[in-house]
Amino acid sequence: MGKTITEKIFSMASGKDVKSGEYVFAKIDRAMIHDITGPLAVKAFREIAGENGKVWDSSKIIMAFDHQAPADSVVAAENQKMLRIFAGEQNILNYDIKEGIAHQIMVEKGHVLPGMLVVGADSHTCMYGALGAFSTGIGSTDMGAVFALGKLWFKVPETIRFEVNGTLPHRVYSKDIVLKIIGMIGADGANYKAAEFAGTTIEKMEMSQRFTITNMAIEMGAKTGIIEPDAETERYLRNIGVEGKLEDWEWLRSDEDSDYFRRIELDVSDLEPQVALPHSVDNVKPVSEVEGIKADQVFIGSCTNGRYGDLKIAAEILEGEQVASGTRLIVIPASRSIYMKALREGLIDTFVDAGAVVEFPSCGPCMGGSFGLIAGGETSISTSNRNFIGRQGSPEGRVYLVSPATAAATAIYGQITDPRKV
Ligand SMILES: CC(C)[C@H](C(=O)O)[C@@H](O)C(=O)O
Ligand code: SF4
Repeated sequence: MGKTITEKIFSMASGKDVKSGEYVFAKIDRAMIHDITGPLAVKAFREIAGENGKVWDSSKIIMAFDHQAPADSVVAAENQKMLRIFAGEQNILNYDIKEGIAHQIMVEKGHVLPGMLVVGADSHTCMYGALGAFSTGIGSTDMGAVFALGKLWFKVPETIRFEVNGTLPHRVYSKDIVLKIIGMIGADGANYKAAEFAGTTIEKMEMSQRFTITNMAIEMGAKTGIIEPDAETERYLRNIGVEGKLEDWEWLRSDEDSDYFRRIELDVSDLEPQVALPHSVDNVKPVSEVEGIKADQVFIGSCTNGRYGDLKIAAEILEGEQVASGTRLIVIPASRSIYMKALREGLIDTFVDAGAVVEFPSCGPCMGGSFGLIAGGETSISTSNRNFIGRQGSPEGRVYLVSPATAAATAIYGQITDPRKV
């Protein structure tokens, strides 16, 4: 019986031949913390290693402030101050407030390579699996242990393989695919599994769109989203400046005769744009069934859909148009480099001309922890990944999850709109 890419990565990281279901003590290649989970991780680390303890390998830890950044309260400012001091003492790379969302930084600054085992103190760490790594979110206490030891216990997950085939119709994107899948299998449909995405649609998809799919693996309970590395992976890594010979990277793929927990096929040739309705990510309907719902606020951004390709799709629809009166549009590039490219290419002009508010790279309203909150009775049509009660502000608010194209079309008409019609 062959091995999945997940089993192969855990075999490498634990130094022994392992199969799904086995417990391993595995070496960690990279660890990420941000402004919300970092303080607790540092506290846990100090409890384990003592006040003067040193982290196992400072070159493998990455820090960034994105959730409440720049600091929006004195508490946030104090936490960030403490983290800055910790990073300085331990010689940890801290991107601070200036580079944007930690997840985007991890994948655009070359911190994640195929075959790595990566952990982050944030649930959407599963996104980096699009680069052929095994990457997963862990709690702050576990992160404290990783800082001390560079290792962590795992149960090697079984794999569900999603075979996605067919050519996506006009204005239907990877966000619509992942929403469709979550709607099909449910918010707990892939609990503790590796969600492996393959098939001709994924093969033809560029990395920016792939990240959207693996980002949302956690929304079906998966331990990670993962895509076998291919020519697009190499193109992407070269493009962001990753050097080195291909043969030196761990270019792992699942064997044909792998022992999958389940295989699920999806043909996307006739897929409609999808919408996740309040208040759960698996409450998914095609846009045609929810058109006309009023949009008080539209948010285009987040680690799910704040990349350049997403902004470009939205800008093409918003070009020369105006945001409907009675609707607010907030656009947030996921990182500084995306922001600068969007500035250079005129996308920011398009958004501001249309009446959007463009904010600095950060999580923004995604989690309702910082700015851009919605009031009771208001609706947010959002390109992010969660629509739980109170997620973007008032518990009486309602959040609908959509693609950047659906969000842009919605902003123009002030109500949920099928982007194929504009
Ligand atoms: C704050 C953090 C712990 C949280 C997560 O882990 O995902 C946040 O990023 C989110 O999207 O809900
Ligand atoms: S953008 Fe949203 S989902 Fe992503 S890390 Fe920030 S709060 Fe979490």
